[in-house]
Amino acid sequence: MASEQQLSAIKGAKVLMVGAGGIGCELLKTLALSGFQDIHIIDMDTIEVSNLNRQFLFRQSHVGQSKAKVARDAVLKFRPSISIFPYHANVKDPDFNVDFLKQFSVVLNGLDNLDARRHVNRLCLAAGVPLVESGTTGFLGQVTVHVKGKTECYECQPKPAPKTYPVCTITSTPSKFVHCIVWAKDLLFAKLFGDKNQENDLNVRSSNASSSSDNVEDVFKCKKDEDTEEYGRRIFDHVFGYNIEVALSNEDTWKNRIRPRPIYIRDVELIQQNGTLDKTSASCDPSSVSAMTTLGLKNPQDVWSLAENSRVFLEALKLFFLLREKEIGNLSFDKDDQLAVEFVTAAANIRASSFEIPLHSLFKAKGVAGNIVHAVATTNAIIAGLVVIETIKVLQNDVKNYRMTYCLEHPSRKMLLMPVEPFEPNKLCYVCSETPLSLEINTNHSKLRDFIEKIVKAKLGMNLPLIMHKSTLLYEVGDDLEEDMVANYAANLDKVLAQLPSPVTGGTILTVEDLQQELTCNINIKHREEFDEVKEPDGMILSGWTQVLAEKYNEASKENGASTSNSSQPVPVEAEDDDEIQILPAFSSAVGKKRKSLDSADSASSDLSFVTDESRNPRKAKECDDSEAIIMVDGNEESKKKRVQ
Ligand SMILES: Nc1ncnc2c1ncn2[C@@H]1O[C@H](COP(=O)(O)OP(=O)(O)OP(=O)(O)O)[C@@H](O)[C@H]1O
Ligand SMILES: [Zn+2]
Repeated sequence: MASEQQLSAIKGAKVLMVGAGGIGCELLKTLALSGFQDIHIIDMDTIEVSNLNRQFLFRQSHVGQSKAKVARDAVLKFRPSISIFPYHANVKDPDFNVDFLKQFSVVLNGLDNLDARRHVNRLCLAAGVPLVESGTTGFLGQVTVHVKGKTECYECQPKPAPKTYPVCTITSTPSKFVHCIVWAKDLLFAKLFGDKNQENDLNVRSSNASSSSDNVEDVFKCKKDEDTEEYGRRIFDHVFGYNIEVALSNEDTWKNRIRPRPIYIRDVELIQQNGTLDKTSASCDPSSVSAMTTLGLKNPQDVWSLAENSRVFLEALKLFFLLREKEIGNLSFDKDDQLAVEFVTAAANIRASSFEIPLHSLFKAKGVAGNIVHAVATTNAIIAGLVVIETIKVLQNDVKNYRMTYCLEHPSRKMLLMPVEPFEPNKLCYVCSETPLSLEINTNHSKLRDFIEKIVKAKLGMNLPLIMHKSTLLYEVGDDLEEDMVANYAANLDKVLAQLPSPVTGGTILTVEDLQQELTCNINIKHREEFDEVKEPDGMILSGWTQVLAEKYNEASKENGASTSNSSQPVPVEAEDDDEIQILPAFSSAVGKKRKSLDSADSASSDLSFVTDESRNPRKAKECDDSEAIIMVDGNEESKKKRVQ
């Protein structure tokens, strides 16, 4: 029961919730039942069938409608007198600027990606509004409190980059099922059904035109008068047969590896289907088209044989061309798109079969492709409850009682919920402490465009960047720019740094600013001639605050006698981005002694290696491994030459 004081803080609060998904639904309900009366919700999504098992404010009839609006309506049914204002929008929209945020007492995040979280963190810092951040992954979860100047911000501890795979592993030498999934999803699916202009590492030459670069024929194009069945077989033979033969011709690659087996459609025993596509399926909703249904494959947990995978591959490809033709050219893989999942599962399994990698069921493949750690409704409920508890403390400015709380899968010291004291702000954080960063880059080779894409957007998470050297503006975006400025900036994008109107060379300090996030950052440029293409594929290295963290980590580990081995494992939190699982470092181990465990049963130890010990839980460790972010990085030139798929 809330005290009088708490009730008055609750009643006077104006709360912004970002995200009305798994955590968000629970949170909105708990806020309403706890007495909150003025709640705004931003969510950009519409409701999907797959949300219904845990996002209990939604019903089948709501599928396709705005999450924020339906969540509002559902809660108003049992708390009609409170005010809930929904926005069906992306929190990164310019409307949600710092001034917009200033009207709120506190912001509560129930998001599922790093990008949006970083953006909200910056808005909150600029607006001076406290942020309660939360995330769950399966049985694990955490709630953290971020108050400017009092506790660390969401970005005080750099998040490790998502797991990447060298392109050559994906295109030429896969050794794990996840490599086959990445190939099927990011290369083959993208090539066949996505934007044709996108760069793609799949070789586009046909066998007939293999040696003549002038006569490159796009084998992935459906020829005039070619029926989809024929087309599918041709693609099959090209990617699983011909390309593997070409790969095999490079003997060096296979000296220490198992040689893959080319698979042609004629080698696969295909059971003829009778009338796979009838009129009923042709007239049904394209989004519910399924190769499994037309082929009579019922159980998504079954591991299909090579022949079954081949049938699903051909059938799914055919269904895309016959029933979803309009979408072709614009599709990107979506784990909620049944036909896409079927296609990717089948393609990954056929490739796995070539490389003697164990095959997997559609259920498992979907998990790997969509980086799914299956959500647990109870974890979301617990975390939402903890968010409300921290929110009430924030509203009362009860700083000394703020806690960041981890929800564990297995009791540690008889506890499933681990509250720990929050950190102070990291003085070296470029987001909340404005510490300058350093960038090693070849200023004679790297273009401004690369710098913006790889550093300013990808690493610094800026949305609408402005780049300045001394008093010269080198780049900015905005609707109100003069035409000649737009042309100047466009021209600058293709110039190497040293040839910009105000040349950027070793020793230059560049100022990078995001006007929406109200964040400014200075970057010391260090010219470097060469980069290792495998280890440093971006051709530029950003350092400063990340390095400091690594040093701190080592120091703290030594002081605590903590091992840096797997025994002190990170806490996996929220599935970041639709395509990424981020594994955060154990906050505790990064700063060792500073953060105290509040576990009364055993408070002697300040080493928080208890947080998660994955070695005790092989199933979970494996799930996380399978769900690693799947992003490719370019390999070296040598491997590029050998690339054949
Ligand atoms: N930039 C953003 N702006 C607004 N809402 C966002 C943004 N990014 C993510 N969200 C919302 O955050 C919510 C996160 O909820 P949750 O983690 O349960 O994901 P989900 O998409 O509902 O479910 P799942 O990914 O498991 O299918 C989603 O409803 C999503 O729309
Ligand atoms: Zn910070």
